[in-house]
Amino acid sequence: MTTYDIALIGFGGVNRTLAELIATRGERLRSELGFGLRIVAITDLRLGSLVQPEGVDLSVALKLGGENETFAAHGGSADTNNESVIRNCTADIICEATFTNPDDGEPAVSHVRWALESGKSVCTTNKGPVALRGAELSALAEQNGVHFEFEGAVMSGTPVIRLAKKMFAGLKLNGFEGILNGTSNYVLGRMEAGLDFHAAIREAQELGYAEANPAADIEGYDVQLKVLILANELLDAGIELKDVHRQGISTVTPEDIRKAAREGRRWKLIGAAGRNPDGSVTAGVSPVALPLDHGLAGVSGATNAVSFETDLLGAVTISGPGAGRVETAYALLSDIIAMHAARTEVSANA
Ligand SMILES: NC(=O)C1=CN([C@@H]2O[C@H](COP(=O)(O)OP(=O)(O)OC[C@H]3O[C@@H](n4cnc5c(N)ncnc54)[C@H](O)[C@@H]3O)[C@@H](O)[C@H]2O)C=CC1
Ligand SMILES: N[C@@H](CC=O)C(=O)O
Repeated sequence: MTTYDIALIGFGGVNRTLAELIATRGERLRSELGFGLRIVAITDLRLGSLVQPEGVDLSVALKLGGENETFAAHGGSADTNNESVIRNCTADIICEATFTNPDDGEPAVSHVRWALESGKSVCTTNKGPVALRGAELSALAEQNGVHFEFEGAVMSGTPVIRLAKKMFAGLKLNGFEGILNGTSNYVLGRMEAGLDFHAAIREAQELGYAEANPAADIEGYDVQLKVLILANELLDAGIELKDVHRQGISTVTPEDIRKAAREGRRWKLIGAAGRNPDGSVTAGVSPVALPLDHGLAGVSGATNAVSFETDLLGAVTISGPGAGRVETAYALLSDIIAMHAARTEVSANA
């Protein structure tokens, strides 16, 4: 039976949860999916790096995280050594889950590039490399005969990108609109329930929904990246970040929320893209006070939903978790499952 060796780049909420899933469900995955997973390297800004080709002892690694604790005391190093670990470790697959940088995607773009150049497949939940360098990195993966998967970059573990690519084949997609950020949707809901804006953000942070800098959620940068990913991956829009107009929810006041409620409306942060008659695509993110009978008005908490406008089916809506450690770790697992399925198909056809 195949065992995939995995390196985790970033050992925060998402990759730690993936490690826990591998530790607790490894045997079940092996029997149900026909492959095993073994973690052979971990790097993290705070913990440093640990490379153990025979398999990292997860019972030790998962306990680390106290102040000043690093891998140096456990056979590793206090430095991340990302380039050397990524290029030289024995992993087949690199799971990249470091901070999303909405400006240029770095250093995650380099992490992905080093992995693909050294013949390793990559799965990532990091929106930066996918939104800002997706086409280039996908081409690099193809050149090197490896995979670049990123289902978790949009709507965490809820299948959207692969599902739409496979199941909408034969349909023409004319656009989409959706709630694509769990934190801002959670915050708007908590404010509607009377909670203070900053207290609501703190709750979203504690629940593992928010970005390292929650301004990315609140000011719409996160949705801007997700709209860019969906527009380029699914509408073949060929647009750049500057083409996606961005406005977040920081301008929505408690009075705006109360007024909307009196008028039978509810504020939502909406990301959307639509094809114009000349084939070009217009895209943006902004807060909108939706009427309560709108399909997206009832989407609450960290749940996300995206409604695709298709030529033959009309609107098709996908809804599910948009954030959360377990939900996003599952996205990485689903990427690995997709890579295994592709590999199995290739060997069956050989
Ligand atoms: N938490 C969620 O619900 C979702 C998160 N994502 C994305 O997944 C990624 C990870 O998210 P979380 O685990 O929640 O974040 P987190 O902040 O809990 O963990 C990120 C980890 O990466 C480490 N890190 C940062 N820069 C690094 C570097 N250069 N080298 C090595 N390690 C580095 C940090 O020390 C931290 O431990 C982010 O890009 C986020 O945008 C995507 C979908 C949902
Ligand atoms: N911070 C993001 C996490 C997923 O991308 C969100 O709240 O949606």
